[in-house]
Order: sequence, then C-alpha cells, then structure tokens
Amino acid sequence: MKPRLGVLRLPHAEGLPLPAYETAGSAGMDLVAAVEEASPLRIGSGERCLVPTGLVIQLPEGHEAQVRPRSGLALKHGVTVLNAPGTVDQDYRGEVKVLLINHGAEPFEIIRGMRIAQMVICRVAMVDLHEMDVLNATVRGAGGFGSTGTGRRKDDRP
Ligand SMILES: O=c1ccn([C@H]2C[C@H](O)[C@@H](COP(=O)(O)OP(=O)(O)OP(=O)(O)O)O2)c(=O)[nH]1
Ligand SMILES: [Mg+2]
Repeated sequence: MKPRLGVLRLPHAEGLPLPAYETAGSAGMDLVAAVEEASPLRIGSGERCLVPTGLVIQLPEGHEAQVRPRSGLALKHGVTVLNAPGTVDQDYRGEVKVLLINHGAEPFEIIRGMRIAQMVICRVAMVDLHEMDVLNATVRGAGGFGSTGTGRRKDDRP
C-alpha cells in the first residue's frame, strides 16, 4: 500500500485541481499556481517570486517533499525553481510555496491554475551524529572535484 499524503486546501485553492501524477510512472505531481484569477503574477526578466499553491500537506513519517522545476518551463521560458530542489519538511504545516526565477529575456506571466513546478515525495534517512577522531580509510580518500579525471577520454578534459 502506498503511503498517504494528507492535503488541506486553503480558500484560495478552491476549484483548482489537486496535485496529481500525470501518468502512472510519473515521479512528480504537478503543482498549480493559486494566484487570483483577476491578478496574474508577472515575473520580470531576472526577477524571482514566491508563488502560492494554496495547499498545506501532511507527509508520511520519514518523508520529505521536493519542489522541482518543470523542464518545459525552463526550456521554453527560462523559468525555473530558484532553490531547486525545494525542501518541504515532514513537520511543516504552512502553505507549500514555489520560488520561481525567470532567467529568460521576456517577462513571464503566471495565471491561476498554471502548472508551475512538480512535487516529488522522497524517503529521508535520519541519522544520529557521532563525532570521531579518525574515519575509516578509502581508495578515494580526500580526492574529489575531478580527481578521477585522466584526460584520456574525449569527454574528460584534464
Ligand atoms: O520550495 C520550498 C521550500 C520550502 N518551503 C517551506 C517548507 C519547508 O519545510 C520550509 C522551510 O524550508 P527551508 O528549510 O528550505 O528554509 P529555511 O530558509 O531553512 O527556513 P527555516 O528556518 O524555516 O527552516 O519552507 C516551501 O514551501 N517551498
Ligand atoms: Mg530550514
């Protein structure tokens, strides 16, 4: 059985579709903008804006929701989620909001009901932190940031 996601609809989301998986195999549920019908949000080129969804959610224990961009909006308009992936904590009981930024050259208008982002529900590992004096040795060691590049493959510039 799938874990249950509780959803509370705020008055300004009245009449809007709830997030839903568009296909059986979709990872994310699209989130729609709960802006006033009469006053769309306009994001100027280079500007950002917090878009309401009109929804409060109750995540299953041990889960988070990630707010991720829709690739179509990014490709066609340069509009993406600034803090992607946005983190909605399991214990958050405020309205889920989407922080969009317009990297495009033209202003972008968000109208009521527009699908602006997608929400992916993920399991979260919670850990206990143990401060240690020595950590176990590994082949990689402290190497990172391209340390395994040899410069011999054509996709692998030194
Ligand atoms: O895209 C997002 C990101 C966050 N949130 C909400 C849910 C999340 O649980 C809360 C806090 O988010 P985050 O921890 O990323 O922000 P913060 O700057 O660390 O704020 P806080 O001190 O409240 O944790 O804000 C959203 O609605 N949308
Ligand atoms: Mg935080």
